[in-house]
Amino acid sequence: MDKEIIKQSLGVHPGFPKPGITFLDIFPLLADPLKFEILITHLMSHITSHTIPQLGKGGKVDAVVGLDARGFLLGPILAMRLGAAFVPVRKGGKLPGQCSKVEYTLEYGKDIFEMQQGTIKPGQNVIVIDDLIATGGSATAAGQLIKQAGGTTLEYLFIVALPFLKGLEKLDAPAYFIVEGED
Ligand SMILES: O=P(O)(O)OC[C@H]1O[C@H](OP(=O)(O)OP(=O)(O)O)[C@H](O)[C@@H]1O
Ligand SMILES: Nc1ncnc2[nH]cnc12
Repeated sequence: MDKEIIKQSLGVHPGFPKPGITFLDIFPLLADPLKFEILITHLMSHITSHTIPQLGKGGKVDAVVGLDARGFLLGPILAMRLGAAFVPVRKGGKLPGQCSKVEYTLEYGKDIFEMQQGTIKPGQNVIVIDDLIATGGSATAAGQLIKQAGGTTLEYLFIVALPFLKGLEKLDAPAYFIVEGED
């Protein structure tokens, strides 16, 4: 039921931002407050019934890492509801202070991801959230930054996965996604 509502609310844009790419847009979903609540409740229900119990008694999520830019729309809400820190991973040159840096490739280009040093502490349990996984370049780069900081990625969460691009297979931790996009 949730999945159908979420899938039908995505915008579908063939040929954006380049010929050959069909862009899936989450903004129509976020424009409807009831659907946005269904989305957040769905993700929270997965985290509290599946992700956290795997940590055993007393286990908790210490930080939610959101990926630039659309992970920033979901991450802070999840972090607040979980009582965890929100940590942004941003495109290169946008974050002040000392940053760790990783270069990566994505479905339609190349980029740099950065994380502020000290935001993830050694031994912390982390979940990563983004709107979509395509080639997995972005999520893999975020996972590298978390590992460099000494954190443990418990799980990667997405609204949409494009399994035909095989990004899920590159990840160093389990992934959860709500709907699949087609080729
Ligand atoms: O699995 P991948 O191939 O890495 O692709 C997925 C990433 O691509 C999109 O962001 P994009 O880099 O276009 O940036 P934006 O959020 O700033 O538009 C999307 O929001 C993911 O972050
Ligand atoms: N097809 C797609 N739709 C939305 N965001 C994307 N990021 C990479 N590929 C994408």
